[in-house]
Amino acid sequence: MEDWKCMNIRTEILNALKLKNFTKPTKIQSESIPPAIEDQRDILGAAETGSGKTLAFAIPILNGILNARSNESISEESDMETESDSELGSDNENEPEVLEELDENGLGCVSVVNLPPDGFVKPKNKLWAIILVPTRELAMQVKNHIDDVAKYTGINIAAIVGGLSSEKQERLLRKGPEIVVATPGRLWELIQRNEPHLMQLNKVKYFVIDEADRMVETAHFPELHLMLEKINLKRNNKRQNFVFSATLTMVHKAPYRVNIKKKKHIKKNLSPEDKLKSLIQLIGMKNPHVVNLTTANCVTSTVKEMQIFCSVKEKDAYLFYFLKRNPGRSLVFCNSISCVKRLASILNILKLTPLPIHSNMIQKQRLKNLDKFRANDRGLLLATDVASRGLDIVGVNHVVHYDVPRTAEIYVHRSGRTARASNIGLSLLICTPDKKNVYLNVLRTMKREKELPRLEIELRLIRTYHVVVKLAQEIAMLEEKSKKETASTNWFSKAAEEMEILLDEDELPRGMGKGDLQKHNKLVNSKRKQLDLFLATTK
Ligand SMILES: Nc1ncnc2c1ncn2[C@@H]1O[C@H](COP(=O)(O)OP(=O)(O)OP(=O)(O)O)[C@@H](O)[C@H]1O
Repeated sequence: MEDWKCMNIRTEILNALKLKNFTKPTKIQSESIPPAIEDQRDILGAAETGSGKTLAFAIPILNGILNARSNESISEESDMETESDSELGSDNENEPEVLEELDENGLGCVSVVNLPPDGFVKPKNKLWAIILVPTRELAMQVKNHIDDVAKYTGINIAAIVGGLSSEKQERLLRKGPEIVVATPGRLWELIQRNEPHLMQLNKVKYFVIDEADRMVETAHFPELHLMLEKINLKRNNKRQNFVFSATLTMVHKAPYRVNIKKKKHIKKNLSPEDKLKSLIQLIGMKNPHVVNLTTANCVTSTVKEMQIFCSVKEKDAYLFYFLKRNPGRSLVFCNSISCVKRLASILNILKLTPLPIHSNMIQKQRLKNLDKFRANDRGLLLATDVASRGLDIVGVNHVVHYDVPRTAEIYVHRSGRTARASNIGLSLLICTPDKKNVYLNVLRTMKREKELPRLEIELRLIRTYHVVVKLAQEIAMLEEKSKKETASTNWFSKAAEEMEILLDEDELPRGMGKGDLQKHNKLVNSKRKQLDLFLATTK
């Protein structure tokens, strides 16, 4: 623990680190934490995926809150008279002026003057830190990660994300958590509703943007922009800012769009320096300490990168081949929700029990599937890029880019879900002729001179895999058809029943009467039996 101790970290935090068996800081931590704690510098940090960036900003925040609390209690002891100012500071202009008077019976009676916005309730605690992240799952994970290190500090952390009940989240905020980890959309919604705890936004002492490049380049930007305006309004000058990402300094060859408040589009080819500068300006960072540990390779050195080049028709068979021949915990990325859904039904038929995750699923199901994936060392997660950033799942052995990622950043973040915290892992990209240009562009952005090595395939086996997968595709299509037919027949029969109309079989929609349906189901069953036989003999 010696390397931690010389960083002026409080014992409460050191004890939690020891419990986690984090005996020494990672490189990004040892280069960010000292200037953040000792000189209260803003930090602009870039380091590869899985390198421990979360604690690089969380430890200085927890440490700072603990130190400030100690100082407050010392000054409270020496001057009990100033006690009422200590929680929020005496300059809280949002606070209503409360006058206490005594009625003729000597009972206290309170009159409130100078009323603030509707429904103002005085916040319970000071809001010390806001941490913004791009996805809901990441917010939960960052909260849990900080909870572990805050175990002995008495500091409370809340995750505020979309997709879950906003009433429940307002209840969480009413408890006055010192640190709020949030996605921009839900946070902005609650700010607009004048949620009391969040009314202290412009007084936060710490502000973090994690996965910063993603946050400024996507749909999150309008809310982020508005929020930054609000935070910078009458800002607390002593605010310390942290901006972190694994791909902060990458440059796109293609122009990218930034959508701002008035729906103006700004097209820019930003150099790494420009990109950093614009972020620094937007957040109002002053003279940040820059820690850039990104490597020339962009992807962690312990990731083995491979590729398969095949036709669009062959993709599913190669994916199935890879998953069968390489047992372990695998994460497969697609570019669209429809692709995740289609693959999920095929891989289900092939008995691989995939767990889908995409933004059209209800949040609770998304979190449930992530938990199941975490708990199973042979788990298979099928995801869109909602899962490509920041998710820290121990023991992901393989990442498969079923679709070629649209940018190098996405490639780096997806690949970073494996080989975390110095472990090893494999990243496999499946490329088809129509996507060759995108793939080459990804390599160019990463300044790679050579293509990724090809994965060796046992051609003797792949033929059987083609047959098996084709059968599964047919079953998936037949089942989809009968699902649709059943749904529309049920709807039609129910409507007829409600209107008390008696229907003949030939009056049912699209002509798939009971007889047709039975034939259809028989066909599905025989194909399933055939498949089961194949699966039993496929290695
Ligand atoms: N000092 C440490 N010693 C050992 N393990 C650590 C240490 N710090 C963090 N870790 C572990 O390393 C893993 C990766 O950490 P973290 O999620 O912060 O990475 P990251 O750099 O933010 O990754 P990404 O860019 O993908 O978001 C986590 O499982 C975390 O618990």
